[in-house]
Amino acid sequence: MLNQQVNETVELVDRKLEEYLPQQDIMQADLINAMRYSLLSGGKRIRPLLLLEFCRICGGDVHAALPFACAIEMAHTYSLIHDDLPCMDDDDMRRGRPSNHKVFGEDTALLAGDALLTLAFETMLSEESVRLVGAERAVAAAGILAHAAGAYGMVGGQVVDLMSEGRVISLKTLQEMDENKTGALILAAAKMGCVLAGANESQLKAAENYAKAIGLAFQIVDDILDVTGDSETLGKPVGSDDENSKCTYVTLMGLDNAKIKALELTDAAVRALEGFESGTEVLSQLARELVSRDK
Ligand SMILES: CC(C)=CCC/C(C)=C/COP(=O)(O)OP(=O)(O)O
Ligand SMILES: C=C(C)CCOP(=O)(O)OP(=O)(O)O
Repeated sequence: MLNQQVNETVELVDRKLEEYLPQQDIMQADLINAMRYSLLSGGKRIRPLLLLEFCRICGGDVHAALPFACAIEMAHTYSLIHDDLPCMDDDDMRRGRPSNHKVFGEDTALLAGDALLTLAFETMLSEESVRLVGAERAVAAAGILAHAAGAYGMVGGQVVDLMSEGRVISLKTLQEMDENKTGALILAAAKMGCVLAGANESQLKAAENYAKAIGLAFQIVDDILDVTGDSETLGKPVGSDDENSKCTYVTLMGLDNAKIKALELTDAAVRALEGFESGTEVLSQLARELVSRDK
């Protein structure tokens, strides 16, 4: 039943994402094809799921929150396209296919990422989205995503990631880097879902505690899979961290300790859900599945 609920939500998000893509136009055909290529190429859709699930358990209208769920997936997809560029991690595969720049070229891939990020904000602040959730909540949700995606969040974390290539960094710096690079959007998804539903302070706090824990666990598992996974299942290269001399939880703690850390964080996330009265089954299952995932 839970899996069916998750699959239905993912299908709903996928359909809506397709609707939001710009219409084909001869002038920008290549750009729009590049946006479509990465946005509709699968992906686990974790961030939209989190946003919609927190919205639901806080008593919000999941259909009204859909544009915001799509927006966070657009912002995430932009980050993947840019992360794979030769000036960043230089990875050739993503979501089981050649990376965006391998198909469309670096220039178009860069612009497709830019356009997806911009489309995220256009989607959240459209007349329709504002009518559905009200101006105050729409602006609050867009503000959360803006903060999380930028210099104090994902982009800030990515800069530290690039700067620390070839160096050994402290566990504290690594944790801060991962909390920003990966955790910020995951935290934003949870907060946006709460804000869109008009959650109270204690619900918001519990959601933040859950999302911070799974956000860090998520990146630790990503680091582990880069060593132990297989590229066909993952849909992206393995050994990329090693190739780029990245300092990760695996290099600093070793595989076993990294796994233990991810499991401890998952337990903490599930405990944080006790802050909600009921309806947290999907979120607790999601936390457990993310830590044991193979892709
Ligand atoms: C502003 C930008 C470009 C942010 C990138 C955010 C991101 C994809 C983090 C995960 O990095 P990773 O390199 O560990 O992920 P993967 O293993 O999927 O390549
Ligand atoms: C933040 C990281 C670790 C990049 C990959 O994110 P996901 O593992 O959520 O990628 P998709 O499922 O969306 O492809």
